[in-house]
Amino acid sequence: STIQLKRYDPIDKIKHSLPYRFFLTTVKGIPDENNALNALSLKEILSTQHGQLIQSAQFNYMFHIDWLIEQYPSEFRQKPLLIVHGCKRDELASLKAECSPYPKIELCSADMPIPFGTHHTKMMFLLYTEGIRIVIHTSNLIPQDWNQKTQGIWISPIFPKISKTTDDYSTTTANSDSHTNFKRDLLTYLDRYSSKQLQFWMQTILEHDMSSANVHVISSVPGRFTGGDFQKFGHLKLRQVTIYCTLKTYLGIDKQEQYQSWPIVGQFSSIGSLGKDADQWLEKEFLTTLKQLNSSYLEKPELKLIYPSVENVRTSLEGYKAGGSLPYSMNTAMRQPWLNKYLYQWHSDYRNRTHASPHIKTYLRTSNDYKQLLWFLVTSANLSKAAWGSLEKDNTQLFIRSYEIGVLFLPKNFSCSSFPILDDKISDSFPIPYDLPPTKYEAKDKPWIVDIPYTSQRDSHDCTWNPH
Ligand SMILES: O=C(O)c1cnc2c(C(=O)O)cccc2c1O
Repeated sequence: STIQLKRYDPIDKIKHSLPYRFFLTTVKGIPDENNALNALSLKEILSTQHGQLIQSAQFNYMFHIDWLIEQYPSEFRQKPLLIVHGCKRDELASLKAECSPYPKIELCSADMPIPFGTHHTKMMFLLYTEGIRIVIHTSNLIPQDWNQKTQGIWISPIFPKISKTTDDYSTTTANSDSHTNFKRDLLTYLDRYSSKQLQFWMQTILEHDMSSANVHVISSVPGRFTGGDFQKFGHLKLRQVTIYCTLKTYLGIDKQEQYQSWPIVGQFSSIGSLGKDADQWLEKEFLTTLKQLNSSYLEKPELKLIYPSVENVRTSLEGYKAGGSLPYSMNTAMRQPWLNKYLYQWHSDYRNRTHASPHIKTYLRTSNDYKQLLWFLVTSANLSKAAWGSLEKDNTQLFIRSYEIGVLFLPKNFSCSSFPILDDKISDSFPIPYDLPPTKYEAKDKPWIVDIPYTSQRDSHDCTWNPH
């Protein structure tokens, strides 16, 4: 008889996920045991089990308001809810219309000063009577993003209110932040919205003790950053934080040599225009940032990019429809055929999610034998200059178009020099979302491109794909 699977409640799942607190979303149509422990649904995140909700904020790109409200427990559906979005013109009009039946919903439109920028950030602030919880994730607030895709979630502890020993919080802020400067960096990010409604949430965050946070915030906001702001956002922030991992002092001299060749893996659900060859941005800027290669080392780490092939999409649980969330356009792809040699398939047999099309975005550095992780980032940022930034003015200014946010796991914040991976026998193996080593595209494989037809082979629903 099949073992009666214990239904784990969200509190158990979070306990089991410690110290990483990193989850995938539950997937309909795969065996229960692959949804049992390190997967959460939106209803589980919003469950009454976590405490008495006072109010919340939802940062995102796409919203289905009626569906979102339904994911809150019925007793919380009238609580104040701030929706932070980047919608304009008719999208703003339809968002307002969707919100009109709910008097407690307030809209906060993120300032979008730069063309082609988007408000990609996916984040929840959940204020309970006991404290505040931050959730940073990769799913839009629409049903299909929580149904049969692979998505990532980092869920914070419920940070307790600072006991009001002094009448102002400034003195306590210093000791109510984490070694990873989680509170400082989150406030730096929020400050860039210059929004009155977010003032309330910034003050609330100030008033809570976040010293237990063990991840770094890696975010992007639209702007041109130089001087003191130069390394605050985008790929330069990632560089600034991961530099520990290859510091001689941290590793010891000999080991540093060894780490230089460790491959870097990027995994994402869309790709921007990256230039006419890898030297424009991918290798010269993005890889340079992630590998911290000082010129003295000859070995260049490999960069492996995981992005679904047409076949990965065709055979996915959603079929070609999954490709609707993989908006890599022909206009962009045809100008960068050189990128294809970096591409690897989406494969997640060990998590039973090979057919749960990825909308998660992750970046990691791993040992040559794929047994150790040097760092791991889950983020909203796809592989694009708009998200990560591009250097200007002779590399003295970083130009970013979009709002993005993610969390970075560094071994040093978990008292180790690297994270063990893919060795289920080791209880504290890091729960990476896909199989390593990654699987190269086959000769016949092509990257999924959203705006061309696929009619020669039908998908898992016996459908073809004909973009209008
Ligand atoms: O999650 C996101 O932030 C995000 C952003 N953009 C898109 C697009 C597009 O921009 O055309 C098309 C389809 C899905 C997404 C999507 O899921």
